[in-house]
Amino acid sequence: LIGITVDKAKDFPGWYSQILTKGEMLDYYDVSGCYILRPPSYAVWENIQRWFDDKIKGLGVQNAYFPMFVSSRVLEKEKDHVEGFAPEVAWVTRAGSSELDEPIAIRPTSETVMYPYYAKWIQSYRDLPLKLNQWNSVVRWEFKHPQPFLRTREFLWQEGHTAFLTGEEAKEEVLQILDFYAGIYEELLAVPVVKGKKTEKEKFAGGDFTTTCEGYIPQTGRAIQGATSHHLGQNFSKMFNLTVENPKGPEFPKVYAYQNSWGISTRSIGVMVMVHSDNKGLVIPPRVAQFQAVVIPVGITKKTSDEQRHHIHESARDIESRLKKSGIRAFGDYNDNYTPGWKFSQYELKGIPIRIELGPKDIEQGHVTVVRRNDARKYSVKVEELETRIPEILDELHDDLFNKAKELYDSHRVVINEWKEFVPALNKKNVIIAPWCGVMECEEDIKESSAKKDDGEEFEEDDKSPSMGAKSLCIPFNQPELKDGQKCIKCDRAAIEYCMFGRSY
Ligand SMILES: O=C1CCCN[C@@H]1CCCn1cnc2ccccc2c1=O
Repeated sequence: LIGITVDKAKDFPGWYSQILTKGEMLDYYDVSGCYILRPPSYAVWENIQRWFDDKIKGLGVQNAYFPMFVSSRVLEKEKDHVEGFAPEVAWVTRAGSSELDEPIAIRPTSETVMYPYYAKWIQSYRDLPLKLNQWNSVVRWEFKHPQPFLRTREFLWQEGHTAFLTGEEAKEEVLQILDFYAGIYEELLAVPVVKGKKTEKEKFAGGDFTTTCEGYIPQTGRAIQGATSHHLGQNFSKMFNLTVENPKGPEFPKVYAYQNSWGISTRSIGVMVMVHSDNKGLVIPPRVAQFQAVVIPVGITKKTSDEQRHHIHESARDIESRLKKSGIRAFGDYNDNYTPGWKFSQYELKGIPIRIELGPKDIEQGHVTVVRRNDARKYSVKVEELETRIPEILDELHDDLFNKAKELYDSHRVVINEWKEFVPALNKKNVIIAPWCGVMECEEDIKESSAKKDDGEEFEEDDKSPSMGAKSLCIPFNQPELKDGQKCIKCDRAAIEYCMFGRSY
């Protein structure tokens, strides 16, 4: 494993690919668009799962597992939202050498798998609310350029599907789940997100409204959708006849259940890597890192006597076991065939949050030297204070990673009220908060009119580079003050609210 040979600022896709493979997070697979998640990235997913699973169980959500296969009859049950997605659906058409009578789809999402059974299981309003979640993988046969974690043909996610007697209860849960998603990004991955509502154009067509967490990749100035929590209203319950008798009495009409669905995927790992990692390799936020600390003996040279070397190793192993006993995910590297310097660059490549150096002088003075992966800041920690100081140092590291990313996002999220400033701001890697009229045609006009360089020249579209037009990302819950008579950024209509626009993944 030698170092990174591509500069993040010069060749971002090349850099991204190299740090994932050399950091042993992922490997490429012989089916295009599919990747192998190696232990360091799977451990990140497990840490995200553990935290989120605990949160949703606190809301009374139960995990279940439904089949990955969907019959075409069932999948096409609700034309409206599937039609847009139909090209992405993967189908099983034969087993061995015999054709199947009916092709069977591999789930791209599980609404049509689950809801016929929701209708079957829910008879009385006492069966509501029903709240199930699946931790599974889905397949979407995308033709756009695949990207590890960000756009893959199979990905791991969770999909929550809940049904309520009233719209109020459902809408409350939509926002609670969105807060948990923001918690995953900000508290676990140290990635700042903007919460908001999708426009009618960008929302999930099968639902009433979609709420979203929008991330930002500083290197490319592009936004990225981090997770979505949809309120489906009664659209699906009407389609699947999911009704209960009215609790007010038999003389009242039956009630169609109010539903939500919500999901976050392994795309979140890609966002974490893109935001924090650097030209020395991965930088993994401590709360999700497979290993949080590596103990490395130093100061052992040819001249070091055997008993001195043994003493240093024993002290290091003691440090390692004390850390593990106090719940720190630590390991030691005692292989004397490699120099400390070689080990330092190895573990920088793998993004281990802190390294703990231990040499003869440190042992004499009863302390260890701690070095942070993100900025090489050094701490000297007394051995007897290890159990309290190491968690503090890791928390401080998380906060510094978050604050740095937040400062970058905040300084590249600009409020623009004049169209002439829009494209120049976009070309300076900003996302834009602008007053807008809420009209879909205007939204499309903004997208087309912003796929330009400052001099108005079009960008050459090639299949590798994602689109250069600014899409609407969300209507931020946190709205700037709309002035009286404020006009839409693009057309002459009155603005109804501020909307966040940007180039995106
Ligand atoms: O986002 C989520 C969160 C988790 C549960 N599902 C919702 C909505 C999924 C929208 N969607 C997305 N891609 C698709 C691809 C093929 C067929 C159908 C679909 C499809 O319905």
